[in-house]
Amino acid sequence: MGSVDGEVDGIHSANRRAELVKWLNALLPEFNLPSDSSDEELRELLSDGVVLCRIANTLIPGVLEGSWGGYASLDQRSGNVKKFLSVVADMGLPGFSVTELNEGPMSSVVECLLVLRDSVDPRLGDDSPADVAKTPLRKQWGVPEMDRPQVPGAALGKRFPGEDMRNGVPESKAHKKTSVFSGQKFREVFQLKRGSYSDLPASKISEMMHSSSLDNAPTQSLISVVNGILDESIERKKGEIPHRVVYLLRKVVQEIERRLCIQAEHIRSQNIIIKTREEKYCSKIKALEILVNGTNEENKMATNRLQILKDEKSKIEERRKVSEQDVHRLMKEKEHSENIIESLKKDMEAMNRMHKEQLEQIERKAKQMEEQFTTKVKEVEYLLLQSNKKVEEVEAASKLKSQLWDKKEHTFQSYMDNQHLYIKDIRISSRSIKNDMYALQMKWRDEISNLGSGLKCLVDAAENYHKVLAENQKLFNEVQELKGNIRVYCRVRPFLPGQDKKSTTIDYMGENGELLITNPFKQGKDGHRMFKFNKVFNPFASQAEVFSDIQPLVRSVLDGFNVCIFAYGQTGSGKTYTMSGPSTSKQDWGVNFRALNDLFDISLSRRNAFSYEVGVQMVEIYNEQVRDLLSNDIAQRRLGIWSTSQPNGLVVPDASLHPVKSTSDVLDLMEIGQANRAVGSTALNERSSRSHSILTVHVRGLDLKNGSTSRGCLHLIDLAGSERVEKSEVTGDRLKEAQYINKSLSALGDVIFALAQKSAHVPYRNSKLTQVLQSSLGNQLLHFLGQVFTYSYVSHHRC
Ligand SMILES: Nc1ncnc2c1ncn2[C@@H]1O[C@H](COP(=O)(O)OP(=O)(O)OP(=O)(O)O)[C@@H](O)[C@H]1O
Repeated sequence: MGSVDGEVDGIHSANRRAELVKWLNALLPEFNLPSDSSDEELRELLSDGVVLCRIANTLIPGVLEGSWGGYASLDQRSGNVKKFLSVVADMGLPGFSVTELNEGPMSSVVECLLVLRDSVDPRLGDDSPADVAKTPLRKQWGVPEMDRPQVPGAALGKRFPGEDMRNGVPESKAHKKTSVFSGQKFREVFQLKRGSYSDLPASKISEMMHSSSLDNAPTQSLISVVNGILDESIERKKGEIPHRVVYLLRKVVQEIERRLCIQAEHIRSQNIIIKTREEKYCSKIKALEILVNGTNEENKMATNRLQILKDEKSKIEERRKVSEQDVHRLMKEKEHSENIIESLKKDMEAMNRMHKEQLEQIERKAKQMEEQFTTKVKEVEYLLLQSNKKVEEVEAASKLKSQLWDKKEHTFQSYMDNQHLYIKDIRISSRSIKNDMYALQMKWRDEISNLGSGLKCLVDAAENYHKVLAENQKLFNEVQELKGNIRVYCRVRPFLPGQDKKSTTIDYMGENGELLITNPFKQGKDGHRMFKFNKVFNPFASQAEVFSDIQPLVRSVLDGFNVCIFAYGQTGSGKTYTMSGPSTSKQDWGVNFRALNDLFDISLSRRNAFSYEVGVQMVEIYNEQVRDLLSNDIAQRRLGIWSTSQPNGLVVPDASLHPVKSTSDVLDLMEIGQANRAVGSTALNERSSRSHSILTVHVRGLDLKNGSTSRGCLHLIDLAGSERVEKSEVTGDRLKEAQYINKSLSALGDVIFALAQKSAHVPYRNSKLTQVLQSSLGNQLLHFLGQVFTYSYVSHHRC
């Protein structure tokens, strides 16, 4: 609104300015102002006040006296302007300030000049109703009306001082018509050129008094007449003023009073108008205030709405940003998808091309195939023809062949006839053969009867053989028992590579089992010790030699005897070497495998007379705990050994019993057991030399002749290595270990004996084995250093 108002104001002020310029050009054509002159151009023209003074003087000639043209100083310039303003002020017209003219808005200057124009000549103004209202103003100031704008030279003549002071006096129509003429006449009538009023002739005074121009005379002229008369009466002092002058005076005073009354009336009416206008303005102000209040509320509402709109705008902005981001993202996606579409199009094109090429190829192939097909059809047709021909040929040939077959049938028939004849001949000859066979059968029968009598003799001899065999067995076992049920052998281990051969403690090895040991740490008699064994094997004795002495005992097992063979000795003395052997190759086999092998060999040789079932168990005793070494169970259950009253007679009832048919079966079982132990026990290597291992072979024999059964057990034991237990030399853990081994050894004696006794309960102490061991070896042996020994113990006991 403000801008629109401003624009309207601007247009209005421009119009007003143009109006003024037009008027000024008419009034002062020598300046020839451009019709679209700006405020500044006007300011430049009017600021020195000269033009303003000329305007005033042109409109009201003689109103401004003195010099105001040409070059003017600053003071003169402002003086000129002030002069003009005083004229305007005298006319009761709105003015302007000097500052406004110099640097302020020119609108007030423009308005002032236009009002002045309108006041002087309303016909030059706008056609607005305001011009009509301004007409009285012109008259009010006594400015004569003109048919056209006043120009220099068209002056109304010299004015009397104060002639313009007819403010507020409304002019009648008669006055209006005769204003210029009457004024001139009035001046002529009232102008007192010489002398005094007293000197005026009576005719002149009556002319003045009766003159209707008295009404038209300016008030200033009337007052000057009054003043003149009064001055004259004062000058005359006692002199009397003639009556006619007094009448004139009265008449003039009456006229002045009348005018004052009219003016007072006019002022009153003006006041009333002003008051009514003031009331109007007050009511308008109130209405405006109400409007302002309403506007304030509306403003508040509008502010709220504006705030809401701002919020919505910010939201919309955010949404716009989001949507812009979406658009951006979508654009990217679009680009991406366009790229994909592009690549797909390319692929499609490539595929189309490929497809076309393939299609072309296929079409080409199809054509080729069609061609081939047509050629093949032709070929087939040709072949059909050929085959038809061949069929015909074949038919012809088959006819020929059937003829041939007929011929052949004929010949075959003749052949068959011949064969029949041959068969007849054969039948005759077979009958003769049958007769021969019968004669032979008779001959064989005689021979077989002769053989039966011979066989009977043989059976009798075989029965005698069984008896002899049993007798042999009995005698053999008796021999074994005579040799001693318990035998102790000593095997001297050769020096190992790197050992000092001179440091031997063996002094003497007798052929009958004597062994003389030297103790280098003891002197005299105590330094030598003699032992007696069943036999002493020298360091060069082979595995086979060692076994040869034990071999007969194995045979006893098959005859139902219990045999126990074990090796006892210091760690590293060669127990395992003797019992198992350094390797599993046959020549290295120790007592164990040789005994088993022998057992199976003998059972095989006796297979006609006896049937043997062989089963093996293998346990390990370590730290007084028994484990099954042939168990398939990886967990390696601990077994109880002390319960010896089991019905099956097994000392270690929980140990698995494996039926075997050969030594390799046992080797396989041991291998599997070893593998299982390797999985189940991490301390295997550590405990191998600290544990006792017992391989028990159970043999059940069935006499095929009389059905009698026998049971025998072979215990093959590799004991834990013994240690010296001399306290002075062995201390700490090693002493404890050595003591444990010796203790467990004596306990083991009972176990072994129990094993040998099969199921007999043997008291822990004072067992026969312990006694034998102690009597033949003595604890003293354990005290010797250096040379190591293996003692083999063999028990032989009949079930
Ligand atoms: N008669 C022998 N001929 C050759 N070497 C032997 C003989 N006896 C034992 N050895 C060797 O002596 C070493 C120890 O033997 P072996 O392991 O059999 O002793 P051990 O008494 O079983 O020991 P441990 O109590 O620690 O089990 C082995 O290297 C073995 O090959």
